[in-house]
Amino acid sequence: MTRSDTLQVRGLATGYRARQIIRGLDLPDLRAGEVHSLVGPNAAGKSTLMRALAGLQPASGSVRLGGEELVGLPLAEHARRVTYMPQTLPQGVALSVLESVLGALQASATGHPDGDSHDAAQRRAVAILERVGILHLAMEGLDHLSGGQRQLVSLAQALVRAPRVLLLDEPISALDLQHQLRVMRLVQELARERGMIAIMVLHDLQIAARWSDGIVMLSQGAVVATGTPGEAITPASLARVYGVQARVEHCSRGGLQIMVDEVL
Ligand SMILES: Nc1ncnc2c1ncn2[C@@H]1O[C@H](COP(=O)(O)OP(=O)(O)OP(=O)(O)O)[C@@H](O)[C@H]1O
Repeated sequence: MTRSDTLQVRGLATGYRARQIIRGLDLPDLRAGEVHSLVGPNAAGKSTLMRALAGLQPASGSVRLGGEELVGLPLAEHARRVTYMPQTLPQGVALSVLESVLGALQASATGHPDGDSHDAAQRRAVAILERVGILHLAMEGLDHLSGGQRQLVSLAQALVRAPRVLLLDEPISALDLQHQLRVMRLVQELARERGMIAIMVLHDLQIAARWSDGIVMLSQGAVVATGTPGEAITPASLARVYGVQARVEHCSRGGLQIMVDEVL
């Protein structure tokens, strides 16, 4: 099944009790099947923005999905439409990998027609573990996994919910080169297959450029550059946002080559 959702973010404001982090932020419209990367320096507000989009912290302004306003929806309703994968999986959970993915599926109550059947849930969980490449870990305890394996389980927990909008906060930060590539390819494939909108926080701009339809560059809670990777990632935006002197070259196979020469 594919969808034709558009996510429209207008005038979004959010922060913490003592401090507003994001003030009146607009994003370009994000369309079904697209992958977008949210990039920017440490403390720019990327995770704060993601949590606000996920309905996990109070926000004002407008976030519309397929015309429906999400700001102010009860959390359970919000979570049925938007899934957020945080930077780290909670520790001390005495479940196997498969149980944790089944738990994520049940908790999401996505209203799939086969949602009631235990066998169907089991099949979906196994299928997603297979696609993430961790079926061999199905019976392992979560607390016995390496950091990278935990990150892949966290991804499987998010993907099994089949959300309309998938938010991934640094999903490849603990992964080796091969698994980084596999995860980026999988997210792009699933976005296209399901008509899902995927937004990822990434620090690696080259990977973001290679796998994203669009880039949003954030600095101090505000959008500084948007567009295709080639439009958003330029020597001028890198100097302004990251304070570095860099060269950006367009590769013949697509993608960008970014070389950072100096701190300004
Ligand atoms: N729970 C909190 N309470 C108060 N302030 C917070 C809280 N979480 C984050 N902040 C502040 O909000 C600002 C943005 O933080 P955020 O985690 O959104 O940045 P980020 O862009 O995701 O950074 P990083 O790349 O380092 O993960 C920072 O100044 C941070 O200190």
